[in-house]
Amino acid sequence: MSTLTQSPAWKALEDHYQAIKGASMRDMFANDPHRFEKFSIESGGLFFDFSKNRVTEETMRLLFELARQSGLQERINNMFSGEKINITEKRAVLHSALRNLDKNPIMVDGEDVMPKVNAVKEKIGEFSDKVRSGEWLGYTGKAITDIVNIGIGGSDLGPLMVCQALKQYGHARITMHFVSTVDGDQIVSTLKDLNPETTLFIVASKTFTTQETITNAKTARKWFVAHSGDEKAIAKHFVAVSTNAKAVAEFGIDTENMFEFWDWVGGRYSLWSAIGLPIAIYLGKHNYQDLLHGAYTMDQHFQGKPFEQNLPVIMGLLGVWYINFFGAKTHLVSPYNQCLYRFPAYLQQLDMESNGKTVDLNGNRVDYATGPVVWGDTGINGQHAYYQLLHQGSQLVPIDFIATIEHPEIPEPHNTILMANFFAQTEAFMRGKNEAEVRAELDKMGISGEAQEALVPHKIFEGNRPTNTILMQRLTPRRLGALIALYEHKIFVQGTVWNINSYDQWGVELGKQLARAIEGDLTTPGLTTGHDASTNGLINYYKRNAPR
Ligand SMILES: O=P(O)(O)OC[C@H]1O[C@H](O)[C@H](O)[C@@H](O)[C@@H]1O
Repeated sequence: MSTLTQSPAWKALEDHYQAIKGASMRDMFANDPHRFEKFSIESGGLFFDFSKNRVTEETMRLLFELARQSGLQERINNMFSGEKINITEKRAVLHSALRNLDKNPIMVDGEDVMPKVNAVKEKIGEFSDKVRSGEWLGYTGKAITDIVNIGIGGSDLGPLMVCQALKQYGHARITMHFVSTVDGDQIVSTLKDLNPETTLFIVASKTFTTQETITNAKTARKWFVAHSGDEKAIAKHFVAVSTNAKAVAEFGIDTENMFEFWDWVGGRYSLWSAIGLPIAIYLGKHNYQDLLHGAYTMDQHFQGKPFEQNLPVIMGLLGVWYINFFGAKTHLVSPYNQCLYRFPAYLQQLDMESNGKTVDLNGNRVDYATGPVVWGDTGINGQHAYYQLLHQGSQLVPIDFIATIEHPEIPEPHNTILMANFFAQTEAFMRGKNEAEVRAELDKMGISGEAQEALVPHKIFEGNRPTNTILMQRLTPRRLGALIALYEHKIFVQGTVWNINSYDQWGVELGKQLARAIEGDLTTPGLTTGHDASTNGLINYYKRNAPR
């Protein structure tokens, strides 16, 4: 038994869960006219309503107690002050330093990191100005029209998601492309439509050893040299973003054209670093700065607000409540804004790579559930696909509903219909439809007797399904920055309660290791015998049938 599950706060929550697990949110709303005001807060331009959750004031009190017992405030302070809280990699976790707008120093190994953070930011600003203004010229003297970001995981998902989310701020002349997979289809189809004279490649890799990225970058370089006929022209068309200057130089990119970041920036937390270069070029340095500003505002809120008014703390604890006490296995993110359609994919890496762990900070296997499976798509599309399961299926799936009030340049009635659905769904999940309501509806439709009896059980909605609602005025760089930082800190809160290291990712290594060995098998003629029967059989089937 772990100290967490034996702790007084945990035990109190277990007892409390038994007492309220059957309680209905409908009744909670009926019994408390102030429930909405009590369970909603606003920060960083984000309005957060958590009243449609299966919680009472007592639940929240016990959850805050759990956070206190976990030493959350101290852990927050440790992270922001540069302590090496990523203990397995012996690294600080300082994505917050990248958006630190205070003038205060942040020390890592006795060195203030802020001067070098600011110097790189400056360099990003200058470079993005040059590309945007047309001053940065390709090898035939033409301005850049297309940017190809080559990167994967954290070196892809963040910039991709932000550029799509804020595309209305994008530069008119510049088209963004993102290439991540080693499946050559993506790089080949991207290059097919590009003009090498006006294309800039950003090779983005924290380690600069990631096989997918290096393979794609080599293919891009080959394509570029084949067209330009001049190796020297590479300097005008390839830049790198990395922590590994040596590997960048070895690849053939001048380190003058390299934008640096540091090992205390986790890959999935890196869009605030030079990994955000495509964002700065596409949106301009002021909008990029605004994105950082939004995140900074959330950082301030997270560090300074009491838990009772602290948005990431509340959001994280609600997740713990469902995962550890209700047994929820997944968490759905449902944005009602097409621009946010890659936000769930971005959050998948952020959350699942952070909290998909079963060993605690002391090296012991945990005896409680940790990070959920995070999934999602835009809410409207989800309604017509998987919401059936959410409304009437056997699993409890907590959902985050996210929407913006204004959608500039979208003609009515689009927004009204979108928002009506947004509000209707959270209402439906909470209220459900009981038997009496179903019968009354069928009576009205003239369906009675046996026909009614046959239909009633199928048309009942149990309801009582929890949702959070996040509303913002408009999807601006500041609001998006705050939203991303909100989720980053939510994940931190949960990792703290679960006493796991949210900042390493050893789980991605085994597959990479085995792939390197299998690469050798695939290129060696003859039968492969070194694996289990299934893996051998599959490899040999592939070898028999692969075109030579
Ligand atoms: O930026 P890179 O070093 O190329 O890494 C890209 C990605 O690959 C790894 O496998 C990790 O799981 C991710 O956390 C990382 O973001």
